[in-house]
Amino acid sequence: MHHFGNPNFELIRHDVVEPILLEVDQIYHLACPASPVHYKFNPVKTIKTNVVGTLNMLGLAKRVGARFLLTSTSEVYGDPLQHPQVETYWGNVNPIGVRSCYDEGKRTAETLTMDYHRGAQVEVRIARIFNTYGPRMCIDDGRVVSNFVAQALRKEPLTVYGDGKQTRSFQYVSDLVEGLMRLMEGEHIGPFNLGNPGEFTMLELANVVQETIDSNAKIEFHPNTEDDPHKRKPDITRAKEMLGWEPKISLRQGLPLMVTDFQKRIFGDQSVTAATSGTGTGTSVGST
Ligand SMILES: O=C(O)[C@H]1O[C@H](OP(=O)(O)OP(=O)(O)OC[C@H]2O[C@@H](n3ccc(=O)[nH]c3=O)[C@H](O)[C@@H]2O)[C@H](O)[C@@H](O)[C@@H]1O
Repeated sequence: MHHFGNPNFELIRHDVVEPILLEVDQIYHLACPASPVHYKFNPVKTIKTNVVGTLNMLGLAKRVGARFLLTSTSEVYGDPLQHPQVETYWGNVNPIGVRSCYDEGKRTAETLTMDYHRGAQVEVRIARIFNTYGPRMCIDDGRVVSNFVAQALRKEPLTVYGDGKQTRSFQYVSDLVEGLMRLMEGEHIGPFNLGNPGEFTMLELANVVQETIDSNAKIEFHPNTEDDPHKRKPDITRAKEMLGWEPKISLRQGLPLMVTDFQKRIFGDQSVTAATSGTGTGTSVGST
């Protein structure tokens, strides 16, 4: 939105499943719902976006000689049997499960990217993004960090799925953006894991949200979803060595920045900032 006044900025609303002709130098191919709730809602469309959409964007890159960056995912490792996950690990993905539309879709997107590189000399880059959060996320995105933050602010119980012992490693959005730009501008194809190795169980995450927003927030256990990966943590040695990149913002530093943004959007500008002061009381978070 803040770019709308910039005469050098143009927004084109387009479905990547349909071909498009553009003059571009670089393509950051980010298109695809990333929240499990959203990508499972219309799984065939998710596959089409990852396969046909990626084909179309690679075709465009080939025609105009653009450099192409694929935003792949930690989900290519499935429910990993190696921990932490190194880029050389081929993964443990259920090909017929409810998450396959995304996991296998992104794996095929990686395959297409490498085939266009080998077969048509397209300059390509592949990032495998691990769980990312931050301001401007959809409040109803459905992923765990945005769910917990919105729930704590609204004085609703935090919904922990399963026993809450499964782990994820959470990356603040600006670290990811820096990593993607370094990858695009650098010389290496990848794939590169881009994530923060700080690993938390979902119960630990719930505790950090309680500390940050409301120490009295309740936790409510819900059945877990099918094929939910048990643990996930990136090995980022390759990105450190080849891109000179590593995340700078810890969960405890990044979460309050997201809380401020969510507070404004949920309650309006007059909301009091107790939630971001780290007091853990959350008592003055008001609703309009
Ligand atoms: O955030 C991301 O970047 C990633 O999100 C999803 O992967 P997932 O790790 O399953 O993301 P969440 O839906 O946030 O789930 C994380 C964990 O929290 C749990 N969860 C989720 C939501 C909730 O309200 N409560 C809860 O305990 C889930 O069961 C899961 O174990 C996508 O599949 C990835 O491609 C994407 O990169």
